[in-house]
Amino acid sequence: MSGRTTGLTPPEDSKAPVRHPDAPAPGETLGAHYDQCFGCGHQPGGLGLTTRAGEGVSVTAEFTVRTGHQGAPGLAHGGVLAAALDETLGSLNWLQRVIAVTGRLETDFVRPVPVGAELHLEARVDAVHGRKIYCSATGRIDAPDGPVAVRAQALFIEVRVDHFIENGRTEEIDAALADPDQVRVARAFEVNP
Ligand SMILES: CCCCC/C=C\C/C=C\C/C=C\C/C=C\CCCC(=O)SCCNC(=O)CCNC(=O)[C@H](O)C(C)(C)COP(=O)(O)OP(=O)(O)OC[C@H]1O[C@@H](n2cnc3c(N)ncnc32)[C@H](O)[C@@H]1OP(=O)(O)O
Repeated sequence: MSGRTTGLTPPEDSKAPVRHPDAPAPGETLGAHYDQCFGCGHQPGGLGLTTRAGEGVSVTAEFTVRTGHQGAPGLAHGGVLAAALDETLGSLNWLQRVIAVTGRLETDFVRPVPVGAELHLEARVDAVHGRKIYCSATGRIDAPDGPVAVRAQALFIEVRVDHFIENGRTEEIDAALADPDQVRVARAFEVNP
């Protein structure tokens, strides 16, 4: 036991999330934070999630379940659905201009998601307490108002860019640091309101 509190309920003295003044406008597509990201990057084995800014500190995303995403015959793997939720929640970083990583992700699998279905995801920040960002997400089948298939509550923890530089494999970190587009993305996140 670490003694760490794992509750996902924001403390009473939490603050409302703040949308950064330079955040992308509602409806604008958010780019990939890293081209080789499994969730939002451009690689054959990935989820290929496209995310758009919503109102306030919220985003929407769509993800089509493909044959390579199966757990049971014809059904999406729960871990893949959790990854889609995690990625959608992670892209809320773009609207706050804060770099944060998932500390805790709690997922409810409400109904099975068949291959070929399009999962419509919606995520929002509910509250902020220091470095802790409390957020939630929902995934619906085939339409923004379709039946709910998955729900998540999560706690993201704000980190500095050094988190990646110190912990990532040297090969990829060196390549990222040598890529001006990647450095621009990382810098943009470091400018806080
Ligand atoms: C040039 C290169 C640039 C490359 C980067 C490019 C772009 C950057 C931009 C954005 C990218 C950002 C993220 C990626 C986005 C989307 C992908 C989806 C998101 C993910 O997939 S991301 C991967 C999975 N994720 C991890 O890989 C985290 C592993 N982990 C750790 O790295 C540490 O564990 C960390 C940092 C989380 C905390 O460590 P730490 O030392 O900084 O902080 P500490 O432990 O003191 O916690 C402070 C307060 O949070 C509470 N707290 C902490 N953890 C908790 C838990 N699990 N449950 C409940 N409460 C928790 C404590 O209880 C305390 O609370 P209190 O202050 O009240 O005491």
